[in-house]
Amino acid sequence: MSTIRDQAVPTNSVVVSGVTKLYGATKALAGVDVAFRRGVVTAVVGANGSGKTTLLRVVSGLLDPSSGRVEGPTGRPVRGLTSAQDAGIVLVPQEPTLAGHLTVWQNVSLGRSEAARGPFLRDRAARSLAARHLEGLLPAAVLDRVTSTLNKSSRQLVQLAAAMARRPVVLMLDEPTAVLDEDGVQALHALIRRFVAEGGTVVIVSHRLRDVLELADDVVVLRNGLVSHTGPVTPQTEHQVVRLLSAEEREDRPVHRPDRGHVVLEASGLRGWRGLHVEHLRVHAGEIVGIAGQSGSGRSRLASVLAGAHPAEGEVRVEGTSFRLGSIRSAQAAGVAYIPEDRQVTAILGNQSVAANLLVGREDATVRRGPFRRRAAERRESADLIDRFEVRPRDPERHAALLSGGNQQKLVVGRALSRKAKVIVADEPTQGVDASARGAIHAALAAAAAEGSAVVAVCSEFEELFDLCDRVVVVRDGSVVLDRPIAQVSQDEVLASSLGSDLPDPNHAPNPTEEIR
Ligand SMILES: Nc1ncnc2c1ncn2[C@@H]1O[C@H](COP(=O)(O)OP(=O)(O)OP(=O)(O)O)[C@@H](O)[C@H]1O
Repeated sequence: MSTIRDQAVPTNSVVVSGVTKLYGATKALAGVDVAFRRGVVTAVVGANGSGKTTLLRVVSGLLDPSSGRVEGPTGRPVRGLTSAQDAGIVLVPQEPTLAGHLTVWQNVSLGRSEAARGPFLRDRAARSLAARHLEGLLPAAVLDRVTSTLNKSSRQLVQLAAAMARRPVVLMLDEPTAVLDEDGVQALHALIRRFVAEGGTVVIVSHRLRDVLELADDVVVLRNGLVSHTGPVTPQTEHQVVRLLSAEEREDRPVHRPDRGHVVLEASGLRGWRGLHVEHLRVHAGEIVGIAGQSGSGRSRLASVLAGAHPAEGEVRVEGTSFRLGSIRSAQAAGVAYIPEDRQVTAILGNQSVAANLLVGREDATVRRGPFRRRAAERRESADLIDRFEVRPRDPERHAALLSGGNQQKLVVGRALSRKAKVIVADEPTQGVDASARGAIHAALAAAAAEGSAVVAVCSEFEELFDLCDRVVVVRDGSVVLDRPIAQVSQDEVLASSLGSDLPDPNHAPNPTEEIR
């Protein structure tokens, strides 16, 4: 395959003409005309379900369009995986597709001819190839780790390294920052800048304003499978994008919650895997506590123990009654609802309907009378949740696996928040959802707190932490290193304590030596 510099020089690297994609009656793409320029970053933005992932899949040859045409950097048509690969178009998908049982170095160098002899990897060559591509993204110590033992953020960076090992000409990134922490975002942004400076083409789908403002030269706005705007990012378009990607203040969001009430959730003496060590944590009724920390700090580990999803030593009590650690059932029975980080693996029942996903496990009087299911009430309840959490399309019978990523996230959140739980543990509750739904999810969490729930939310984004939470708990090396009301702490202080530095360092660079969870 040719390298970026070998390519001829037309400005447009990829040209998409009249592309439609139909799934039965659903028109995911309804006639898209767009061009991605060489040497620039194009951000593709739009609401959940507007067709962004479908467009990336068509351009990268994973999906055939129903009609229309894609031309790659050499001017040749792209249709199917082989022609996309030949054109140097590489996709980093929304959900990592790595082989979990293989090591990181095996995953990065898999399929690279320079690291193989016939079908077999040449271990030393493969390891050094992987090390080269991981540099600046993750510490070298992860090379030999079994990939499934890494957290989602680290797996995303491994996926990126694997994409770079394929020497792309066009790099297509589907929401790469949705699960990355600050270091990961900075490392990714640096990599993208280097890549386009060398003439590469980057297309990035994102719901994060920061990705567009800090990275993109061009922006494409998709709406219902059509391009509603395309062009360079100018002060005027920037204004539109800010409106599109910022959650507006919502009328349904309770602004003032009552003073915090009694202690609802109390954890003590927690000792868990990979050094989790939390002596004491209390969350009160009406409180939203944000857990912050670097990737690998233990923030998600702590959340999963509090939700009963992982065993640990110690005790977690809900209104004075302890539940069995490591038993989600026992935690649920005690009144805990959990929104896990990894919706694909642990939360979505892909081959069941949207309604079934929303109502699974519900036994309360809204949907049951004694041993009987109240079918009409179930229908009403699922329709209400679909509206409240803006699940699209509004079809309770659709298979959950067929929803876009952001809409699947809304299902998981809607399910957890419909349970009137005493405690809500939410790990990155708004990952991958659009601005409007982000506002709806924040409003629903605030409403639950206002009604007396204790809420714990893992937030890797500062914007979410400071928008949503009343108190911040920073975790580092498995322990709580800062616990303070949000009104009494600055972003710099949170960053400094998560990094373990005394003073905030304004020039903080990604630190690839940190331990990965
Ligand atoms: N395999 C499929 N079968 C049926 N419908 C599908 C399938 N994949 C996607 N769709 C539908 O196509 C539309 C576009 O989905 P797509 O995943 O491209 O949206 P998106 O803009 O990437 O959303 P998100 O921001 O949530 O990731 C949605 O209505 C979705 O439900």
